[in-house]
Amino acid sequence: MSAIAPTQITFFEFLTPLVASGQKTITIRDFSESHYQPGTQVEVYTLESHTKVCDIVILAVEPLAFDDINELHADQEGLPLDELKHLIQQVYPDQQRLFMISFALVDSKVSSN
Ligand SMILES: CC(=O)Nc1ccn([C@H]2C[C@H](O)[C@@H](CO)O2)c(=O)n1
Repeated sequence: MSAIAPTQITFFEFLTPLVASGQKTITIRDFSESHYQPGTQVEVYTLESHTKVCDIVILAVEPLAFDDINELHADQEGLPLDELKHLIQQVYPDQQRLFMISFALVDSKVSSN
C-alpha cells in the first residue's frame, strides 16, 4: 500500500527566495520527508511563519548519501557546498541516508489573453 503523497513542503525562510526565483531546484531531506511523488504539485511554505511562498512540481525523489553530496548538488541548492553540508548536519545530525528531491517552480503568472 502506498502512502498519500504530501501536498505541502516547508523551507527555512531565508531559503525561500531561492525557491521562488527558480534558482533552487533540489532539496535534500531525510526519510521522514521523502514521501513526495513525482508529477505532483506541492505548496511551498516558510517553516518559521507558515507563509505560502509558491508552488512547485516534484520531478524526482532519489536516495543520496551525505558523503556523496558534491558541488553539483550545492549549485542546484543555490548554496556553497560547505554551507549546505553544515546546514544538513545541523538539521539531520549523523544521518548518512538522505534523499534528493528535484523540483521545478510552477509559474503562477496568469495570461491576460
Ligand atoms: C522542516 C523543514 O523545513 N526542514 C528543512 C530541511 C532542509 N531545508 C533545506 C536546507 C538545505 O538547503 C536543504 C537540504 O536539506 O533543504 C529546509 O529549508 N527545511
